[in-house]
Amino acid sequence: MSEAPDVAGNPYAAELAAAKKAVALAARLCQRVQRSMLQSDIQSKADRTPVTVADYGSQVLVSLVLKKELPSYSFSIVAEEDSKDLRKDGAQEILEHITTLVNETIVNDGSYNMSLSKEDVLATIDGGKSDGGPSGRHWILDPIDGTKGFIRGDQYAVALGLLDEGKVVLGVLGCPNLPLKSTNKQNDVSSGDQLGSLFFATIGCGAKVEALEGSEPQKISVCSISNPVDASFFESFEAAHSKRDLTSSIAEKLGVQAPPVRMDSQAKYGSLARGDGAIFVRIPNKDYIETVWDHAAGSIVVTEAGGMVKDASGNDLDFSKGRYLNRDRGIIATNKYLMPLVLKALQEAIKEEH
Ligand SMILES: Nc1ncnc2c1ncn2[C@@H]1O[C@H](COP(=O)(O)O)[C@@H](OP(=O)(O)O)[C@H]1O
Ligand SMILES: [Mg+2]
Ligand SMILES: [Mg+2]
Ligand SMILES: [Mg+2]
Repeated sequence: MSEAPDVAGNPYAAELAAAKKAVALAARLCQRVQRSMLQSDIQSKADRTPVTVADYGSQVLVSLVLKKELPSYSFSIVAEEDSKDLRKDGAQEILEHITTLVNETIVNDGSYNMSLSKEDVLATIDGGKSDGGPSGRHWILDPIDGTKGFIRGDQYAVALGLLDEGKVVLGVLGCPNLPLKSTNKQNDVSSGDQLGSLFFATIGCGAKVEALEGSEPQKISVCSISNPVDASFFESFEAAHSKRDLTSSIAEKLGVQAPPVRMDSQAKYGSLARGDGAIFVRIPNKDYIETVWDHAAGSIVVTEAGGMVKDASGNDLDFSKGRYLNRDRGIIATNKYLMPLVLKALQEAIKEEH
């Protein structure tokens, strides 16, 4: 099934339809694994196994769907996971589990008549080894972003972007645990309590959201707050991922009153893009280098919703340097009114850091 372009003249309409289908299918596998993890109470004594199963399964499904839907493409994908651990002694059972999950998800969906062997699964995972870079087209995939949130039963995202000649031109964010209903009344597209939001954007065509299970897409935009006193902050749920003392120092400098909203994954970018909150700040430890798949999809959803995403120097994020994001430490996403103020506060906070 291929969708008609939803925006007249969208040069990436075919890629967008394929990417949405890929993310939605992968999200279904993740939902199934997350539900069974919770039921059997693996959550409290989790080793990495069930997470790894869903991460790998999602990566396989996204790659498969993209290849099936865009057969004439020269296929390149920069994806987080590789098969090294699955090829080790003792990993047979996990590999078997992933293969079963992938095949069952394909059968339940009914779009494709195929069945993968364990070797196919390994080879498909390793297809994600591309280095991306400044020329040609490369998909960028985080099969589960917010793995820790996923284990906890909280937020996570399947995040897929497309890089074309060094620029992110398309992004799809599947957020299975994020309500479709926005907390911002102006952007409220749903009256019910439906769970699961699919955000998507292509360059120059705006950002939209629809139900993960499918619904009429709705255009979204970032909030128009210009006074930081009225703004709210998003930050990582995991304290180790972003320095909270710096975020609170920035909030204080700006006079932000509301406590920070802590959320895992690029669901933060999606929420910000529809105006659920005004500012997302991420300042990892000094020695941490960001990867492209943690920001590609989320950043284009925000910029196409009228927002801005910058590094600590006020530069755009550069996704053309390979698997890592070549950037000054710190990422800010917010609207055009607040960006200069947040940038200044962040630079001051980093200077004062000891
Ligand atoms: N010490 C650290 N500092 C900053 N980011 C980290 C980190 N350890 C892991 N991460 C990244 O933070 C991502 C989750 O982002 P968030 O903090 O917004 O939930 C993880 O994505 P994965 O879950 O895909 O591995 C991982 O890439
Ligand atoms: Mg990630
Ligand atoms: Mg991940
Ligand atoms: Mg990871």
